[in-house]
Amino acid sequence: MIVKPQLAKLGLFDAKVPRYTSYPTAPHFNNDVGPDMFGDWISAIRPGSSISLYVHVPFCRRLCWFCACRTQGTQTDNPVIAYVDVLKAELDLLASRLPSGVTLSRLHWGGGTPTLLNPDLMRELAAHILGIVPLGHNAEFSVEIDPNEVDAARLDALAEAGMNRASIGVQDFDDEIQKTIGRIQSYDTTREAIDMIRERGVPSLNADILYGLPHQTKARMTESVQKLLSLNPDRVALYGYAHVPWMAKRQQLIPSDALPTPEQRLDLFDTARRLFLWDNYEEIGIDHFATRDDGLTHALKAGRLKRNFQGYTDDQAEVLIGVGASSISRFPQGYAQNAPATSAHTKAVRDGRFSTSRGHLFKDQDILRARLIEALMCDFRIDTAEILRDHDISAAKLTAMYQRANDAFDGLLQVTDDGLFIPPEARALTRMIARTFDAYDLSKAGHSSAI
Ligand SMILES: C=Cc1c2[nH]c(c1C)Cc1[nH]c(c(CCC(=O)O)c1C)Cc1[nH]c(c(C)c1CCC(=O)O)Cc1[nH]c(c(C)c1C=C)C2
Ligand SMILES: C[C@H]1O[C@@H](n2cnc3c(N)ncnc32)[C@H](O)[C@@H]1O
Ligand code: MET
Ligand code: SF4
Repeated sequence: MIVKPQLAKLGLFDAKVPRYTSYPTAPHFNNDVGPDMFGDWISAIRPGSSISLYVHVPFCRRLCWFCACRTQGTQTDNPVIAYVDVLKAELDLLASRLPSGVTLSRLHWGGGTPTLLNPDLMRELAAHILGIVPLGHNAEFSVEIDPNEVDAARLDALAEAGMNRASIGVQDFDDEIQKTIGRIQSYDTTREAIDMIRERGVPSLNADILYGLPHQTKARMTESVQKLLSLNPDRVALYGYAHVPWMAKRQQLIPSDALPTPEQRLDLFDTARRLFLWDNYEEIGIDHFATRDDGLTHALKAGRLKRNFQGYTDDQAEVLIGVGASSISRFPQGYAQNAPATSAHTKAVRDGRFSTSRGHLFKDQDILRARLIEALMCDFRIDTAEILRDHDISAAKLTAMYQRANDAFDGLLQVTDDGLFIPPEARALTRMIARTFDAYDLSKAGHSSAI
């Protein structure tokens, strides 16, 4: 049994570590990758293969204070209409380089708030995307939905366009917490949005909630999770609130003295986790829960669970293209990120260029280390046979890497002939353990709390 003093000694309550939605992580991207290289990577996609597409909509009607996403507030439709035009032009640029016969395994609209598009804009955007890359067999089309910023007409448009997974932002149901994080959203508003989504035959629903919010207590967490469970989501993302006011300026409105300590964050996570497990959800990686028949659960059991910029996924496509300001693409050759500012992104696309402003070209052991970290984040284990099959490394060198990780954690991990295993009681340390396989200097990246 591992107890808090031991976790404290191992540094869990002081550490700042990445969430490893990519490796190397975004703060390590550099200028090695630009629009020409991005275009070449698109051209190199295998004809007839299946890829994923992420569409970023960096606008919201309200700007929640806790939010660290790249988005800007707007009360009018003008910037949104202009932005959809830019997305269409960017998609045309893609079309000019994309090999023939490529289809989508996943289409995700995220943000920001994609549901602030009016129904006509939604239809226009969906038609434009699918005219260039159609959805493949069994494809998933998911959309991030703000329950406060959606209605019947917009949900009709999304359902008609083929949305088959909705992802709603909940964060927390407690009134005082909602006031402190600048996001008011009643239970009824959330429930009505979910009812409307389900009435339209959308088969799968994800909800995002947060632990580690100001004024959150175990009792309040319990109540929020129970309210969420009453809505029967198929999947839940239980993210740790990342308080990074130096990066996300609007978080300066959140009083840091109302934040739980790292020790309390661990308790809050554990409180929510127990409720999901009690209600028969499966635990997926470090921060997701899913019903027994959800795709993530099947992927976990089959060893096919993957990690990408949206968190966990069962998508097997090796290429993910991100369109829109700040979006990141992943290729077998490396990562490419679009210009973060909408203005710079718009200018590049209007000039007929991709806006790629930085990225990372895979070299040396990057792909090996990316897989070791992904395996830990998804499966809490590294399977030596799989690594030796897919990567150029000897069993001895790999075991030495495991051993170094185990030494750094007082022998809490299990190293066997089969691989490295993080036992259940040490799983709070997973991001820190993953970091021991990260070869980049993390000291200047400004990451959030390890728990
Ligand atoms: C959809 C919302 C979010 C996305 N990532 C985060 C949220 C809330 C959280 C997040 N991402 C980063 C940090 C800070 C460092 C850390 O704790 O690891 C936080 C709190 C790092 C980060 N992720 C992306 C980038 C470019 C960075 C570096 C910092 C920066 O430039 O802001 C990529 C990225 N993450 C998300 C999106 C939509 C995205 C790029 C399009 C989701
Ligand atoms: C897309 C999802 O990202 C999560 N999200 C937004 N901001 C933060 C933050 N600072 N820390 C953790 N998660 C965050 C929300 O849960 C949202 O629904
Ligand atoms: N903007 C939506 C919401 O807050 C989707 C999640 S946050 C990117 O509900
Ligand atoms: S949480 Fe959603 S609605 Fe709120 S600011 Fe962030 S992206 Fe916008």
